[in-house]
Amino acid sequence: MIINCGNMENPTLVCSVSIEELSPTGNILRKVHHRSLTMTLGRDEFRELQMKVSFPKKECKYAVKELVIHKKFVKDGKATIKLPDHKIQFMLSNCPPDKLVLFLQTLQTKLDVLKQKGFVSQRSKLFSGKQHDFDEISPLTLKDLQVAHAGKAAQPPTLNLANKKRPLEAAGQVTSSNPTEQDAKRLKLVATKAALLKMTKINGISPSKVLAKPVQLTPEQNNVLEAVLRGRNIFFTGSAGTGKSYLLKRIIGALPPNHTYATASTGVAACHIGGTTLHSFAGIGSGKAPLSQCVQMASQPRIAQQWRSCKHLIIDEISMVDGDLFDKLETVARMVRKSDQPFGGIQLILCGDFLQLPPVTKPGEVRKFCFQSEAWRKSIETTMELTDIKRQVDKNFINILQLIRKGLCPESVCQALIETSNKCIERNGVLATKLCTHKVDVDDINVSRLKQLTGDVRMFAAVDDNEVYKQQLDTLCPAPAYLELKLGAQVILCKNLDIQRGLVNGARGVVEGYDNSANGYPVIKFVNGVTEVLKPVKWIFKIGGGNTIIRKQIPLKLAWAISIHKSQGMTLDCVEISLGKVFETGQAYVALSRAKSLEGLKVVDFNKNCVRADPTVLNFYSKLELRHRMLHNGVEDENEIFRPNPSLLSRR
Ligand SMILES: Nc1ncnc2c1ncn2[C@@H]1O[C@H](COP(=O)(O)OP(=O)(O)OP(=O)(O)O)[C@@H](O)[C@H]1O
Ligand SMILES: [Mg+2]
Repeated sequence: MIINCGNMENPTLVCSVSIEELSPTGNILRKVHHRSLTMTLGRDEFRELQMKVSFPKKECKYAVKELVIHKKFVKDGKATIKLPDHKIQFMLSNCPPDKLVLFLQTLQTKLDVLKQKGFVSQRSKLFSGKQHDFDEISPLTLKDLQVAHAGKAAQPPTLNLANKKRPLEAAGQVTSSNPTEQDAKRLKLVATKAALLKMTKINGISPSKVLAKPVQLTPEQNNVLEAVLRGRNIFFTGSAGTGKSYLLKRIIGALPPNHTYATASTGVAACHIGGTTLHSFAGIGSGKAPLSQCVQMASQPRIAQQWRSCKHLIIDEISMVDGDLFDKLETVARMVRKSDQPFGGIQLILCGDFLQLPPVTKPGEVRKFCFQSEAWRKSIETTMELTDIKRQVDKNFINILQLIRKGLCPESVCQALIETSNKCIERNGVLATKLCTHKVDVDDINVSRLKQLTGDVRMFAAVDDNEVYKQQLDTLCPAPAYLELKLGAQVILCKNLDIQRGLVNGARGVVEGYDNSANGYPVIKFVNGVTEVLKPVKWIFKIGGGNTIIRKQIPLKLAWAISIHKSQGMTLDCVEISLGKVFETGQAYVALSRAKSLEGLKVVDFNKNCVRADPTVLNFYSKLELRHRMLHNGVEDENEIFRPNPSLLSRR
């Protein structure tokens, strides 16, 4: 079984590398930085592991027999590989994080497997008469993991102690100075990996998850990932819950972090993909100022540097980006980057569903969707659609949502939703979250319900790493700067903590008590019956150019009510929806499609007039559908709608 992730399985890295030559005592003798080098794993003529480094004019191959990997910052695309035999270390940066994880995983595991088999002796090599050779290494297999695991399990824990000279190198990974501890940690890691792979019988796995949890992209999602990696300017769409944001996270993991900016039209959506808001990236304020002023704002050194270093711009929830703003961004990009190409040559990766929330407009303002802009026409080469819904499984509920999405509400659908109003969807003391159309209603409900509870308030203050970015953190981070709780408070988890145990973003619970620690952290009972003490966790937001801002807070929010706008992108366990004051097209669809099932949904004042889809958007989608049918004419398994525009392709 091959572990792959689209075309990510090839363990070749292209990234920045600082090469350090070391003295026998480990001091750095010489250091050379290369902005872009290719590192390839392979085997020599004796089937032994080699790492090839390709420079512009030459190649160097290193036999790998001993290895030290520092991978603390692997998620940021950084790691160090030390080859003690060769007295050299490679400090990698700006690597696509998922590729880097896979590369390191392959390197370590293949070496472990090789150690099991034993190396060919120098003498045999000398007399073999074989020609020098280098074959690219085969992708990591389940068998490799099992063999590596078995080898570790068979090793006596004191093995590395024998190597007194270099215990860290012998242990293969450096995290602690105690070799026995390292062995134990590594064994646990490999055992978990092997067990996970066995358990899930996966044949597609996200590389980063090799170290954590198994992930599999659907064929449609893989097609999109591949189009992105081919450098296409792409818009991918699909109904709520088709895994658009989920896929975006994989896309982010496959691109070089220093040149990739992950943004979304709103702070909540940006948080789902660990990015920043489009406005904050662009640096043109609200974008309402005249173009010349916007260009001036974006030309400030810090902002201009972001625009210049950006090679891949990701925008989630594109439906809420105003068409005029998109046009302005396109011009700003060209001016700041001093390039005539659309968006100054930046690859665009846009994602969203135009049948969900539209751009915010003032009364009387003409609404212009992004797809109506000139910038869209000249930059988007490929449109793809995801159709496999992952949030809901019940076919009946999926059909209802599909009709609502298109603004249709036949009698049967109306009836099914009205019937939900009599339900009591309280489970395990957890009440349904109320989704409201207006923010004032949300605040009123949460404040008054908290007040109604007897008992003391406990306040938990967030710790932000940078006061200057406090406001940005308030926008981006779902956890509040100050979290006030009381016994019995209804809360919602706002971070994935443990997917296997159902502790996921959107999981609903109730405060049951506080633990005995000095901080008295809250004990939460969740809908699924799990009870957990919740301690502060970190949110790390990439604000571009490899920079991050961090908030540490307990991952909870009050959850008697949240606004529909804030709920966009969420998956919720049990929801109560009030649609009486719906004011936007797509708003009812967004609210209803947050629910995982009809059983977990209660609509209190359903009226078919609240179900509305924008005719311009419907027209846009029907044209896409027509185009798709014409292009593929019965070819299934193909989710690309537009063929790329050849004039755009030629520029890459
Ligand atoms: N390939 C997959 N394997 C397993 N789960 C998936 C996969 N793709 C998506 N999911 C799950 O499906 C749910 C919906 O995904 P996601 O939020 O990315 O959808 P979306 O298309 O962005 O929805 P929305 O339009 O509402 O923002 C999430 O719980 C996500 O973890
Ligand atoms: Mg989403």
